[in-house]
Amino acid sequence: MILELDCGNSFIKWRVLRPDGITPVEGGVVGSDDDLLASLNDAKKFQLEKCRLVSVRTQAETDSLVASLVDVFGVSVVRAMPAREMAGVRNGYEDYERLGLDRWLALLGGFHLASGACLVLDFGTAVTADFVAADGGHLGGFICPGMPLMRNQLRTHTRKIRYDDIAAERAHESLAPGRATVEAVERGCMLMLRGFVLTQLELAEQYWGKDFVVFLTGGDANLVSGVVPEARVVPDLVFVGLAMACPLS
Ligand SMILES: Nc1ncnc2c1ncn2[C@@H]1O[C@H](COP(=O)(O)OP(=O)(O)O)[C@@H](O)[C@H]1O
Ligand SMILES: CC(C)(COP(=O)(O)O)[C@@H](O)C(=O)NCCC(=O)O
Ligand SMILES: [K+]
Repeated sequence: MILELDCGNSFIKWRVLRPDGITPVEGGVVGSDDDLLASLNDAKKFQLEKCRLVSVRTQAETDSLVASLVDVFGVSVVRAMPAREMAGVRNGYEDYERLGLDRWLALLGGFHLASGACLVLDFGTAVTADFVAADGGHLGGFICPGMPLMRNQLRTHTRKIRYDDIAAERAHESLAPGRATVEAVERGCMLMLRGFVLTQLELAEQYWGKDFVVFLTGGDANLVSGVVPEARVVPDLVFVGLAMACPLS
């Protein structure tokens, strides 16, 4: 079977595909390399043969994970690499190697699924927006802090903003002005996220009118799906691009 990994700054997303490279068998989200190895070990049934992965972590961290995978499962590992051009898409960065590989794969996947202009919004540790024109030209994008970073900056850089996760979740029942700290912070950050999304939509409309597809991906995509009802929520968009960038012969 085939193991696919998307190593983000906070979490590793994994899934196992049948040898056909199409049919997903199982998957999950884990917080560390050890948790990943444990999840996969529990499932020795997988009989892993090949692995493809994308990482936005350091070279050393990624090397260490790859070494463990080879050691424990004996898999052959293919890593996504930066490219100037692939599958009809031209990387828009001045220095193409600097574009986050998760962004690159998500926009490859988005352009493929849209068969035309698209706006890819990824809600992870960071929130990213990327614009791809109908001719495959990547126009570039934007990066800002995601929900966990916004919330944690306020918690760690103020004296009096303190609350627990349960209160945070409850605060999201409405977007009315907060009458308690937790509501004020959680709803304020949520409105920043939504405002960011609406600004990206305006920009895409300036470029392409109504003729583009919006993709939402990343662990927190559901926080904003309500403001873009026309968007396609594709949690595995990075994996779509990963399969394109790393075909396993
Ligand atoms: N099963 C899950 N485990 C962990 N985080 C999750 C899960 N489902 C949704 N999330 C949300 O996803 C966010 C992380 O998104 P993700 O795309 O995995 O980030 P990154 O790629 O930067 O590691 C977290 O802030 C959390 O709110
Ligand atoms: C922007 C990112 C931090 C997003 O990472 P994530 O939130 O998915 O963990 C990552 O794509 C990255 O490290 N990019 C390199 C810088 C750039 O894209 O310009
Ligand atoms: K990501």
